[in-house]
Amino acid sequence: MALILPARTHPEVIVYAVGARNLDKAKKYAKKHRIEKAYGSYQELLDDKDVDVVYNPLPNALHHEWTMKALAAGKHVLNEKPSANTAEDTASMFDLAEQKGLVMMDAYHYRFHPAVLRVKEIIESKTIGKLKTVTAKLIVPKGITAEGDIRYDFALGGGALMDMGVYTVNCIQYMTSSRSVEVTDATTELYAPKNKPESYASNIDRTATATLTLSDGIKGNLEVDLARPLRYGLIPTLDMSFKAEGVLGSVEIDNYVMPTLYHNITVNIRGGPISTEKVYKNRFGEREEWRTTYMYQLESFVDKVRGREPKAWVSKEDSVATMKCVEKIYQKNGLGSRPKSAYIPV
Ligand SMILES: NC(=O)C1=CN([C@@H]2O[C@H](COP(=O)(O)OP(=O)(O)OC[C@H]3O[C@@H](n4cnc5c(N)ncnc54)[C@H](OP(=O)(O)O)[C@@H]3O)[C@@H](O)[C@H]2O)C=CC1
Ligand SMILES: O=C1OC[C@@H](O)[C@H](O)[C@H]1O
Repeated sequence: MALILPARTHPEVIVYAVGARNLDKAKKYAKKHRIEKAYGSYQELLDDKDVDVVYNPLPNALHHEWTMKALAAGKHVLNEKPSANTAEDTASMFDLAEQKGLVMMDAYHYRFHPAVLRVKEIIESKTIGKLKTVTAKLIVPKGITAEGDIRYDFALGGGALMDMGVYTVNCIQYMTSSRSVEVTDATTELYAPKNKPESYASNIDRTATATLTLSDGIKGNLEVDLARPLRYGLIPTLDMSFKAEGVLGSVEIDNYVMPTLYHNITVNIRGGPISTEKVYKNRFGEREEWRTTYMYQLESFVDKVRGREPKAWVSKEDSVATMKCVEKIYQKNGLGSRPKSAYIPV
């Protein structure tokens, strides 16, 4: 979803090879997606001189090791979110990319969609006045994240904040242009598997909330839930909204994460009319409702690799700031950061 389909619509990208820990699995995948090469280990893929760019969609705890190895092998890297388990690991990946003159970016795909860029433009235009409060949510119903999922595994870098929370933190920081964040308050509910042994003590957050103080005294609120129980045992909750409130009014987008599926941007100026808009236009001004966040993201990534100016970008500073905030929230709610990567570059 994040790479194969976008690559088919991009004239400069070929998905040429896939690596898995098991050759048969890699071969099956390659056949299904018409990929030329299949490798039975990630290292073999990195050893292939014809690979220019690596997409790293491994569990969070493995992002650091394999992105570092890919960079060391001279490949550009599109790294899945969250960057890594810690801010320190995140910074070291970007440092190596810089040293080697390679492009590296974390795949915060929502940042490339015109609707999200439009919300940022509205905030910066001061239409809603000086910012007071921003709120980002990412709540999905129970049943979407299966038991045994990597998201429920501490050793693999799991947790609601690591998985979905990074979108909320990143979005709050982006929309407020505020990388420095203090965490005023943080709460969590722990993941409880159905058939847990008596000795089971969960250290994985199923939910997370936090209140933040951003630059200029702006307040931030975030709420994430990997498995919100059905209301009345029947009604699923899905909330992927972002709202900014200023002294003059507010702007809200009801789906900042996957705006291609649906979205409405609502601007409400106190004492004035309420306006709504949908924004799908790409940078050439063409209306392409089907164009996904991942397509926009790949387009920018390729532009950067080719030395062209990308329409949007997620920088090292953005990624490090997001992970610093995530670690501060985990410190505040008592769960602690996920372990720093044990990988030591050779
Ligand atoms: N941008 C987006 O919209 C999305 C981003 N993500 C991100 O992508 C990453 C992967 O998530 P997701 O695709 O859901 O994960 P999956 O569990 O579906 O896939 C992870 C893959 O990692 C490989 N792997 C290597 N070591 C391990 C291990 N010890 N345990 C389990 N898998 C291992 C496996 O590949 P193999 O066996 O073939 O080697 C596996 O298929 C995460 O960082 C997540 O945050 C996830 C979903 C959406
Ligand atoms: O990145 C992601 O986006 C969609 C979510 O459902 C998923 O858990 C997450 O990994």
